[in-house]
Amino acid sequence: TFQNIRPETIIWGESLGQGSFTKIFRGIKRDIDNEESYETDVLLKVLDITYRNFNESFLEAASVMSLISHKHLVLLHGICVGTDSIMVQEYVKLGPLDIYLKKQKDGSRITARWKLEVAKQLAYTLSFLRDKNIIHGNVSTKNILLSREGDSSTGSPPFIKLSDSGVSITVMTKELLTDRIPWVAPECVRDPRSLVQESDCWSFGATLWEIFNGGSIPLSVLEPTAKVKFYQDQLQLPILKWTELANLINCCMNYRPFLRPSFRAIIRDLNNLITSDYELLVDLSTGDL
Ligand SMILES: N#Cc1ccc(Nc2nc(N)cc(-n3ccc(CO)n3)n2)cc1
Repeated sequence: TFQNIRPETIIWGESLGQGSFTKIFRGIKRDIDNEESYETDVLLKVLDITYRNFNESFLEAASVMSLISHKHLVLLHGICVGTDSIMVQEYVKLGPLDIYLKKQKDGSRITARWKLEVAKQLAYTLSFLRDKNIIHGNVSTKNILLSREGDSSTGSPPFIKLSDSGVSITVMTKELLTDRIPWVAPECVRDPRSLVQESDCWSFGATLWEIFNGGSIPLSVLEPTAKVKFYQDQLQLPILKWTELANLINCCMNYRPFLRPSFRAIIRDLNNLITSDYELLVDLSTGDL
């Protein structure tokens, strides 16, 4: 249920790094349409040969992407199948949010309003997927792409695109799942087949924490045993300075899936946060939000 793309229409560009089980390249897709030839900037996501046993799940994630379209979901042009499985996606100009946030951390400041706008767009997108009974399963700033930077001086907002979920956690080994703590929900580490809609809410909470902490979560660099212990002891991430936001994050990161808020409720809370002048106050006092 996705378009098959012929390899000869793809011109390969530079390597842009890698995802969990993939290598990422820039590319150009050339199409001929009644004598008119036109080129499209694309992103080529190649499944690593060492993970070829995940090939079916990789293609499954792609076909889910091609079934739905939304302004905040990365567009899938199609798949090139051959020796490698290659996902051909729209090229999102500014790349992954985690790298962008880490770069900004040193230089120019990103305002609380900017971060909340990103959070709201993500919540809307996850609410849309929820209404379609689609579980993403891999929400993190690594899979959020920045299409437009926005400009706080002119008040133009940023614009994000949520990438595909990649290989599903339901086929992953325990150590691969442990490596995804604290983004992967506790119930999924215990039993990956217990991936429920509410698991995306947990990941949303961890992603929100990451966005407000400059694109990283200290826990994520700890040893696997420390990560497992964090869940066994039912610990929470450190409380952020912005209390209302910290409360929302902890509600999302409830160890009991069914006590987590719906994305409709999350959107409502985020809208209330935005209208409060608290963040303006903090920005003015150059708080480290
Ligand atoms: N420097 C730089 C730079 C890097 C990437 C892009 N663009 C892009 N477009 C997509 N559709 C998907 C991705 N991804 C990157 C990692 C993943 C993992 O999911 N996706 N990157 C633009 C600039």
